Amino acid sequence: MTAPSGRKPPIPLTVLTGFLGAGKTTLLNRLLKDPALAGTAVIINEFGAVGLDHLLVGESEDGIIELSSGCLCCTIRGALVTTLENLLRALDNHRIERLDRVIIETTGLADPAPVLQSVLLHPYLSIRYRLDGVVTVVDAVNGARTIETSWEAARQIAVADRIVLTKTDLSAADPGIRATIRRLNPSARILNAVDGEAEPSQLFDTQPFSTDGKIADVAAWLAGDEHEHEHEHEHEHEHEHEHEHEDAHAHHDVNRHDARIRSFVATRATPISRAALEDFLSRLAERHGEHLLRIKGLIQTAGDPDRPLVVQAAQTIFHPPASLPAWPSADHRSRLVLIVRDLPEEAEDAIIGAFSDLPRTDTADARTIADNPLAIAGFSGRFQPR
Ligand SMILES: Nc1nc2c(ncn2[C@@H]2O[C@H](COP(=O)(O)OP(=O)(O)OP(=O)(O)O)[C@@H](O)[C@H]2O)c(=O)[nH]1
Repeated sequence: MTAPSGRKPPIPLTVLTGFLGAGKTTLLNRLLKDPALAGTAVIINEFGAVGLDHLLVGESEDGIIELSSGCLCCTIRGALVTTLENLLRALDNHRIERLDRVIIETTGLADPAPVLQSVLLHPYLSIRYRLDGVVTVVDAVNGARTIETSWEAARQIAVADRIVLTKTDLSAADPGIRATIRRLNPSARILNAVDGEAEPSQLFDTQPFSTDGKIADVAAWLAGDEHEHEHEHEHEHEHEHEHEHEDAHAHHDVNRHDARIRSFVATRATPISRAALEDFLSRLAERHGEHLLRIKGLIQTAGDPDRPLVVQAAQTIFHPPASLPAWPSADHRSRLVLIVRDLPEEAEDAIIGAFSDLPRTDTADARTIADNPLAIAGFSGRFQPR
């Protein structure tokens, strides 16, 4: 590395984290429209073999770098370091004009500690970058339950310098969520930001990252002292998950997070009517809701095939689908990416089969409906986006 270190001021770097579907991309899309964030490079990392985020993040594709699939905290940590080094090299060699800021959006399943260690403990990156802080997005509907069931989510909150609370506009929002957050993080500023409505000045260049005011575990995690952490908590369940997490990563299966969480994709080549899609999603939520962590999809609808419908769900909260003005790539097939926990494999096969062969309501006959492996006897409900 030939860069003249020490002469240029360090580049502020923010880690944007938060559990699956909490609203990270929504926040990022809003923020990147602000001229105050010109010159920002965004590193996106998505879990699962088929990412959709790069297709869904705003109009300005400049400066957006998608890291190969895998979980940022383990399997592709090396790729993160290389990307950060390459950005510096491009700046020093004048291949890019400016690099005023870097934002790393982690996957919703990422343990933020190894991501922070990659920068803080790196002899060169720690000089050229300044950790401006960790911004953690927390969903006011699913947040409390998520903390209970996912140690990663609890860590994401505990290490945060700023917390962005989303989905407080929904009737299911938990009025006690701030108190729950405070138990894990006594000092971070908590901002209310429905649909990512936040000002860059509230999130960047305020106070730099520090372990001061955070629960004692944070310093231990950053020191990589997992042993101490395990003893302090004597939390068997959490311990178990950490081992599963490590085991799964050792096999480099990009679709597996640990022994319980995995991602898969269901595709369909022909357009789907809105009614059939709604039936399918209703049945999916009804039948497998407890296993669903995240659904994202781009759907070719029969009524409007040139404008893909974006389907989004965080756990069992289905968000109102929105249409994109055009397909973001040449591939116009419908794709649903699901992240599930403890879903039996037969159920995965059934979901893939049902999606690829949905009964078309315009041509449906009794046999195709009966053959649909997701069909529920007597079910006649409709998917109601909340
Ligand atoms: N009602 C409501 N919906 C929101 C809010 N913030 C985000 N959403 C919706 O939540 C869904 C998930 O938002 P994303 O921004 O994609 O979440 P994410 O954290 O990037 O998701 P992953 O990258 O999969 O972890 C989308 O349908 C958003 O429109 C909010 O404050 N209120």
